[in-house]
Amino acid sequence: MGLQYWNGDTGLDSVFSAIQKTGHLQSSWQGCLHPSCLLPQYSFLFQESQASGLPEYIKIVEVGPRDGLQNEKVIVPTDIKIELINRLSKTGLPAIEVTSFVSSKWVPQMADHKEVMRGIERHPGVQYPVLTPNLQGFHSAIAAGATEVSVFGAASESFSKMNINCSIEESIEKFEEIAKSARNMDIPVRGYVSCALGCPYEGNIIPAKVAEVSKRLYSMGCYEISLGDTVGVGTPGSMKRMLEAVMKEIPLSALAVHCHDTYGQALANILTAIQMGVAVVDSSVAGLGGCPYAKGATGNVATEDVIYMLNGLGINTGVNLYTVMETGNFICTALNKKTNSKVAQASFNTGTIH
Ligand SMILES: CC(C)(COP(=O)([O-])OP(=O)([O-])OC[C@H]1O[C@@H](n2cnc3c(N)ncnc32)[C@H](O)[C@@H]1OP(=O)([O-])[O-])[C@@H](O)C(=O)NCCC(=O)NCCSC(=O)C[C@@](C)(O)CC(=O)[O-]
Repeated sequence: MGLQYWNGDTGLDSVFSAIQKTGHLQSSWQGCLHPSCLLPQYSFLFQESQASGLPEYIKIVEVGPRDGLQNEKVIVPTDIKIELINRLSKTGLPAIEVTSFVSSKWVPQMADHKEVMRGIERHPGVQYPVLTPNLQGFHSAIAAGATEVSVFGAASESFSKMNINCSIEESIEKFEEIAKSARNMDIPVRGYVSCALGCPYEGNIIPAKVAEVSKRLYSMGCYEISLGDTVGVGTPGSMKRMLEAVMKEIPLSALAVHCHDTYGQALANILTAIQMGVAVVDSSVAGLGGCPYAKGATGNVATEDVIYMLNGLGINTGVNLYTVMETGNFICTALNKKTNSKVAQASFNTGTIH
C-alpha cells in the first residue's frame, strides 16, 4: 500500500480522503495518520507509567450534540445533528449527550429534540442522556425514548434564575420530582452543578456552595455529579480547592468534571481533577459550545484534545482519536466553522497525529 505525502497545503477533507483511498498518509516531515500506525510509531506516548496513581480508565462523556450545538446561532438541520451523533457513536465514546428537553422559546436550537431522539442509531454499550429541567421535560424525554436524563442545577442563585428561571431551592424541588419518577422507571439520572468555579453574574463561587448543591443532587439519587466550569474561568488552584470541598461530601467515583476553555485552562484543570482521582470527563467534539446564559463563555474543552492528553498519559479511554477528528471535521464543515481543537488544528497544519 503506497504512502501519500501531504505538504500541508490542503484541507483536512483531502487528508481524510487520501487516507480512505490509500489507507495511509504521511506528512512531508513525519508521522502517519493511519490509526494502525499511531500506536507503534508513537508508542513512547503510551509508556508513561500507570504507577503514577492516575486512573487507568477515564470515561469521556461527549456533550457536543447538546452543549456544543445549543449555542449555535443558526438552527442546525436535524439530519446533521443525527449524523453527528451517529458518527460519534462509532468512535468508542461510552456516553453521548444527545439533546435537551427544554423550552424551545428559551433554546430554539434544541426544539427538534423528539426528531433527534427518533432519528439516531443507538449502539449497544453507549449511553444517550438528555437534559431535563422539570417533570414536563422528563415526561417528554421518556416519551421520546430517552433511557437516561440529566438535571442541571447551579451553585449560583443568579445563574439558576437566568438559566432555568427559578432559585436553587426551587430547582432542587423540581429535580427531586424528576428523581422520584426516574427511580420508579429505573431511569438513571445525572446531575450537573454549573458555576462550580465561577459565575458570569456573581463572579467567585465558594467551594462550600458547590459541595452543598452537589450533595443534594447526589442524595436525591443522581448517580454522578458533573461539576461545570460554565464560564471557563477556573484554574488548577481553584479546581483543587473546589474538588477538596466536594470530595468531603461525595464519593470520588461519582464525580465528573465539565470544563469550558474560555481562559485556556481546561486541560490543566482536567489534569488536576484526574490527579485527584476523578475518572469522568465531559468534552465536546471540535470544542463546540458555550452556554446561552453564560455570555462570552467559549466552547467545552475539545474531545480530541482530552483524548490526546490521556493517550499521552497512558490512560485508556476506549475512544479512537482519529474517528473523533473525522467527526469534528464533519461537523465543522457542516457549520462552516474552524475547529477549536488544538490537536485537530495541529494535524491539519502538519498532516500528523502524534
Ligand atoms: C427550565 C425552563 C423550561 C423553565 O421555563 P419557565 O418559563 O420558567 O417555565 P414555566 O413552567 O413557567 O412554563 C412556561 C412555558 O414553558 C413551557 N415549558 C416548561 N418546561 C418545559 C420543558 N421542559 N420543555 C418544553 N417546554 C417547557 C411551558 O409549557 C410553558 O409553555 P407555554 O404555556 O408558555 O406555551 C426554561 O427556563 C428553559 O427552558 N431554560 C433553558 C435552560 C437551558 O437549556 N440552558 C442551557 C443548558 S444548561 C448548560 O448549558 C450548562 C451545562 C449543563 O452544560 C453545565 C455547565 O457548563 O455549567
